[in-house]
Amino acid sequence: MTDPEKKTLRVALLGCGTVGREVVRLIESQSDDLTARVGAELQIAGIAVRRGGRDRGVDPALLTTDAHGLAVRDDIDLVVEVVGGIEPARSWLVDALKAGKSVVSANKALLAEDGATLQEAAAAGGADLYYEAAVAGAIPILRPLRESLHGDRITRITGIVNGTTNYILSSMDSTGAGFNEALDEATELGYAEADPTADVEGFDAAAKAAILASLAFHTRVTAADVHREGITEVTAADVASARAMGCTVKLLCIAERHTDADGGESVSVRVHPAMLPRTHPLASVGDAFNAVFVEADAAGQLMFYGRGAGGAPTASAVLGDLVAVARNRLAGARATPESPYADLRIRPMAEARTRYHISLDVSDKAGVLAEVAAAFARQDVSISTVRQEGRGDDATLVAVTHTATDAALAATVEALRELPIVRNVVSVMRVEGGESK
Ligand SMILES: NC(=O)C1=CN([C@@H]2O[C@H](COP(=O)(O)OP(=O)(O)OC[C@H]3O[C@@H](n4cnc5c(N)ncnc54)[C@H](O)[C@@H]3O)[C@@H](O)[C@H]2O)C=CC1
Ligand SMILES: N[C@@H](CC=O)C(=O)O
Ligand code: NA
Repeated sequence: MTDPEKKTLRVALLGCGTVGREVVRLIESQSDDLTARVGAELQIAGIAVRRGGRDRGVDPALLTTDAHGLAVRDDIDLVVEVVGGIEPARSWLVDALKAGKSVVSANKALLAEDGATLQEAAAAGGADLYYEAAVAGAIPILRPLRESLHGDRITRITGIVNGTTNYILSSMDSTGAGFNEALDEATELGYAEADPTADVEGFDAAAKAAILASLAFHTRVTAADVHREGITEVTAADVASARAMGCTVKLLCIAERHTDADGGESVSVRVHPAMLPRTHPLASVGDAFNAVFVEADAAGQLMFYGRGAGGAPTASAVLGDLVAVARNRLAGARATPESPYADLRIRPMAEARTRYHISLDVSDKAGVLAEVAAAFARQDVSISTVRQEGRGDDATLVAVTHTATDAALAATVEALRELPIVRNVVSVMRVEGGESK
């Protein structure tokens, strides 16, 4: 355990990729300032890598391929994990926490899948577990939820929390870039996950949504509780159609608190692409930037904005946490543990209330509009606007609904697919913002 007289805290760094390298750079380049802020020197005592032999611009004497051995070593006070994935990261961190080492992690996949196990290990070892970098990179959002907003009642969080997909959608919108070209650029810039499927299929955003909802609503939400759809099916036509309606397409995470019919409370958490009016505060969030829009009873609306991906921005959040856990360690203190006391029911997606934008390729016959309108009416879904694009056999009918349950909207789309006059359901996308639920 830490010697109270010791003026050096020894840090084990697990992982030396995009984020890890920047963590090393910041610790080394700001060494004097960090020492002054913490009250002790932060010294990197070892760096775990998957394979040795490569020049990473760090002292080769610090490198080891035994991450577990390093994380639990007696001389280590603090562990920074920037490797990612569930195992073996979970085993390393559980053992390090149980051994009393405070942990800073950027690993949203692990925290969303099994944060509870890490929290239990932290409690058992009397150690801290901080993970500000795991959600929205450099943006301070977890600490505000855990501390600043603890006296308020949060009702809804709407966020753009994945930099890679925001980069892709923004490029498709502004320059007309293709999906694959934009994804390659995002990967080159260090935004994408090791397997970018996690980004484009929405897994990364879903993990972040689970973490945000857990903290905001004082309950336990895991990645499996989040309804998830990615952006791989968003087409240039969807983006153009959104533009024609004064909207833009964003991958949104939406976490809401609901009052149920029996007076109890529940939460819904979803991640999916959606059309958003260009006047909405999140619509102007471009490039790889992230933003999280928080609505709370007393505070009203709050917006957190900044760089959500990339080595240096993410390392900034890691360093902030490292300073915090180092100070706690010197003070012999521990952050107040999270308490998921509310234990709220998770609402299924079918009960969520949304609007839909539906684009139909229809036969050019009299009465088409009436048949389409009847299909909506049968499910009790009311149409807000309908317009025709093109003429004759090339005609496309575009309908935007009022708010209805997702189940009713999905049933409407199924019914439309069955209609002989509908040749093809060209696109279906939710519309968010601009209409009360
Ligand atoms: N890149 C970004 O913008 C952000 C990344 N994160 C998270 O930070 C973590 C790291 O991300 P990146 O640095 O981008 O990934 P990366 O893929 O660039 O780096 C991960 C490093 O871990 C190493 N590694 C893998 N298995 C290992 C093992 N068994 N022992 C030791 N090292 C091992 C890899 O060789 C690689 O160098 C992930 O959890 C990621 O989700 C969080 C926020 C933003
Ligand atoms: N791959 C992630 C990195 C940060 O969390 C993203 O694109 O946002
Ligand atoms: Na953050």
